[in-house]
Amino acid sequence: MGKPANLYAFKSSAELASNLRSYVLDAQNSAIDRHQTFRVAVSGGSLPKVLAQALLKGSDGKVQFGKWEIFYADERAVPFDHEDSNHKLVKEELLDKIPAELGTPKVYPIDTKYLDDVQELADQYEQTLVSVFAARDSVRLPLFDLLLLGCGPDGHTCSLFPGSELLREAEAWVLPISDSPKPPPKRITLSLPVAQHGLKIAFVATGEGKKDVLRQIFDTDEGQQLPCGLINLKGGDRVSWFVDYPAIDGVSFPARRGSL
Ligand SMILES: O=C(O)[C@H](O)[C@@H](O)[C@H](O)[C@H](O)COP(=O)(O)O
Repeated sequence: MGKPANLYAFKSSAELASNLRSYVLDAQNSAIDRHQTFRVAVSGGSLPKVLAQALLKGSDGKVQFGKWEIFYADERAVPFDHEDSNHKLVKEELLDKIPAELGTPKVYPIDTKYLDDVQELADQYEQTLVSVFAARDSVRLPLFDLLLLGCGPDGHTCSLFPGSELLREAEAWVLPISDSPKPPPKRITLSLPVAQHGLKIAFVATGEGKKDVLRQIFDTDEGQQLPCGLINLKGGDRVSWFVDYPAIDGVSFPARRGSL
């Protein structure tokens, strides 16, 4: 079984949020020391709300949003005013609430000109990554300072679903999907190699609905084949899980409880 290096479990969402804050601040500070900027990819689902809870309050160190570059780990092929848009969600939960004194992040949403053609939408987003992370011929993969990911009850993450042929893609950085099992069907997603490559990778998974999949990922060999399991296995020590008690009910892999 693959050993996840860092599994942290908390009894309340407030406790989870304040520990996630310390973790993100550490990642932020070392990224800024290294290259004066902090490149983060975020997912949709329940994550943006938790992230807002973590980042908008707290007094331990400073969130330097002015140095942040925010990308989407996956995005749905819908306009920004559509309720399924991850950008809309992140904007409403987090970006619009950042106090001016913390600075303004540079955000890289999809180009909605290409909504009718998901391949083109993915290619254009890949070009956005190329323009930020250097040309494809000079870096094999873009290196995010931090990937902030969710974990679906079926073990999907980003828009990489169990059994999908997209999991075998080795070249592309960003992939189109037209038949997502979770609606809406049309999306783009970071590829598995890009998601596995993050300098730091954090999964946030809360609630009883996650306990079966977390038990598979942490306690069974089969769970290592799920998209979250594949990232967990390859990422090793670079991966941290932030979960609550209901989500690890029945997991035998030891979690550190209460703090980082
Ligand atoms: O756009 C998406 O659909 C998300 O990025 C997706 O990958 C999400 O992170 C998981 O489905 C977990 O979602 P929950 O945290 O809401 O369960």
